[in-house]
Amino acid sequence: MKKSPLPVQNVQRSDKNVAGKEALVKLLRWHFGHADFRGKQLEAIQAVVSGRDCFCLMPTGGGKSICYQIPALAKPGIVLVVSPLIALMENQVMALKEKGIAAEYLSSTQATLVRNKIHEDLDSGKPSVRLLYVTPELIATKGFMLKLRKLHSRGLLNLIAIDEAHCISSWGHDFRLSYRQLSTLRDSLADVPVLALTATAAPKVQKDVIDSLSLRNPLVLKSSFNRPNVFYEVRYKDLIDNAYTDLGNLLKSCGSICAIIYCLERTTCDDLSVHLASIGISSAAYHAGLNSKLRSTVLDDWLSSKKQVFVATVAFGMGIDKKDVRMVCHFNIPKSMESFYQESGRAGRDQLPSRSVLYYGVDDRKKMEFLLRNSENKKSQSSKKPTSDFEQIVKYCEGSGCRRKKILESFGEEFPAQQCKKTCDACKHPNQVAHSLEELMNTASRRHSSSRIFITSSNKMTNEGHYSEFWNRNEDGSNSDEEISDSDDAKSLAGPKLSKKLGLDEKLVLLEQAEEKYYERNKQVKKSEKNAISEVLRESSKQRLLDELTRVLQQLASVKEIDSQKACEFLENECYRKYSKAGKSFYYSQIASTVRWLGTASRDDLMTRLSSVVSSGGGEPIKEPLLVEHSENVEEEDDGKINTTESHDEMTQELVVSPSRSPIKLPHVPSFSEFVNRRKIKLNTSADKSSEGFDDNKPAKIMKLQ
Ligand SMILES: Nc1ncnc2c1ncn2[C@@H]1O[C@H](COP(=O)(O)OP(=O)(O)OP(=O)(O)O)[C@@H](O)[C@H]1O
Ligand SMILES: [Mg+2]
Repeated sequence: MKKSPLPVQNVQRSDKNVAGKEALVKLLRWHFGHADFRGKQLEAIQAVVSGRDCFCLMPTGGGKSICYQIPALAKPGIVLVVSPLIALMENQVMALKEKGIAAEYLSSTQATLVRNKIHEDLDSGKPSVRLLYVTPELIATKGFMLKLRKLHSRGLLNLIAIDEAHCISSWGHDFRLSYRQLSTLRDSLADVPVLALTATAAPKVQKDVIDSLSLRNPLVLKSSFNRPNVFYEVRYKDLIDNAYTDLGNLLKSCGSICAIIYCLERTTCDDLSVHLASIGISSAAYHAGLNSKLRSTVLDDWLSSKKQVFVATVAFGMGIDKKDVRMVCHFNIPKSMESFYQESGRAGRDQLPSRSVLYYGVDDRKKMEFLLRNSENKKSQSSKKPTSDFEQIVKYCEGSGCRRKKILESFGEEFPAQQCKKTCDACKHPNQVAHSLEELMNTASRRHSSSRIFITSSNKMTNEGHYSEFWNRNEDGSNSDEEISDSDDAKSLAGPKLSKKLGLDEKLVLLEQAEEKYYERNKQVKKSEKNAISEVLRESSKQRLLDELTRVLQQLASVKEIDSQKACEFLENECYRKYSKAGKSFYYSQIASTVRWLGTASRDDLMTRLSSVVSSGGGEPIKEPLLVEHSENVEEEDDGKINTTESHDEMTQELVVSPSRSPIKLPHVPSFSEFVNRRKIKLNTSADKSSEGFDDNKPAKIMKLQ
């Protein structure tokens, strides 16, 4: 419902001091319906209303907008708000108009008629607009700067508010080159107070913002970044059968809540949204690949709660004020702790209990590392900022301690874990989280044995430039042939396909494809490695043999005669000794044949072959075990695949020891003393024979042959 504005003039007349708390609270209550100011809002408002610059650091959803919206109502003139996103401007202007506050935005997406109307109003003797939202790009234009100067000279410029001010800093997570242009504002409009607002807490970003905007003796206000109403949790994709199903179930278990799901890629947004819709969750994808009309319909549907779940790329959401978001889910790992904090902070802006869920997967991590490394190289920065920032979020996922503590400490805020009060999974279910991490470590090291699993190894990779053939590539293709010689996709990357004309998304897609191909090629290179017989395989083979042997021994009522554990180790070891070099397929076939042999063997067969492991109380042991030979005529096909179908049968036939077949006996291995004595006897004999006219060299030869 629209509300008539509280006449500013009246407020000013009744309150001599416009920066007085009472007058400001009155405005807050009248226009926004809030009982009182929150956190540092009042201090920030009082500073700028009295003409002082202010740097305001407040958490996401902390209420930064009020800090420039109330001054627009408390003093005559216009508050100029610089905002990085059109969607954000639209959202705020719409909300303000709903409250009866004269707000407008200027952007290239508006119809000329609308824009002209706003300009006319600005040029008029008494502009009605109180809050004017603009993009940094517009500020950079000469025409608009001239207009601002004119407004200023007429005493109509009340305040310049730079929202999402961290975008000015290359240290920030959303650096925007156009924000750099804002440094000219101070020169052109020297005495207009400037209010910089951000939720980005990194100290270097703060300093950068203050310096770049040339803030004069600013009042620096910092609030705690703790969001006590948000429960933090990490789910491990590598331990989940299907992350789509898991997320679907999670959302369903929460009822019809409003949620944002962030994905790294547009295709994931589309796929995930389709999946959620297919299980009855009302959802919509939102990304730059959609046309602007569709995007704004999707956004409207979500803002008006027609759609429940919003599946978006990370480009969405900066400053979007939807109060009742109950869950923010990162379906892929974010690029830094800062990004994660900002994005997850979109949950629970109404201060009610909400949830942040991060799906962590080792593959996702590798992909992000690759993208960040690539962006580092493109920027030709000597610093390793993106990857070092990324390590913080990796630690958040891979560490077992309090998640809240990790978030806050990454912003330089001390936070004892006891204060978390079980509002993160690590504090609420420490054993479960520790167990998951252990499992993740095992699973990941099995799956990614050749790559990095945890942070330490990740650093190693960075240092060794293990995958540098992608990351060191320049986008203009200036790399030498040597660097890219062995890769077709690398050539395409270095060539015209990755030209400067391509958009970032296209480049990322190309780079991702190249990476996939790289792994594919790596797979082939490591084929021999992959064909190696792992300990896990050996253990499972032993178990297979043990199961079969136990069954057979029970059938033959010979359980006590054979130590089945040792017997299986013996049989497995036989297979391994013979085929460890030939590879997994051969070994596996041999195990399978041995299992089959066990199934058909008679008691005598078993006692014969397993004589070395027959229990002492068993039947008559035969000292010399059978040597079962297997012809190694397994063929390799043209494509390198091993043709084992035929060989299986052959092996089976050979390994099933038929009673008619005469066993080949192993030669008796003499003991050391037996060997020395025999040698002495033979030497004596040959000496005798030599004296009878034999060749001198022959005894030595005979010895060797023994
Ligand atoms: N004093 C207050 N009392 C109660 N609610 C408030 C108060 N100030 C702001 N809010 C509410 O808090 C929510 C978040 O406000 P706002 O959008 O200004 O946050 P923000 O700090 O700009 O967040 P972001 O970093 O995401 O842009 C809004 O719904 C707003 O109405
Ligand atoms: Mg905001």
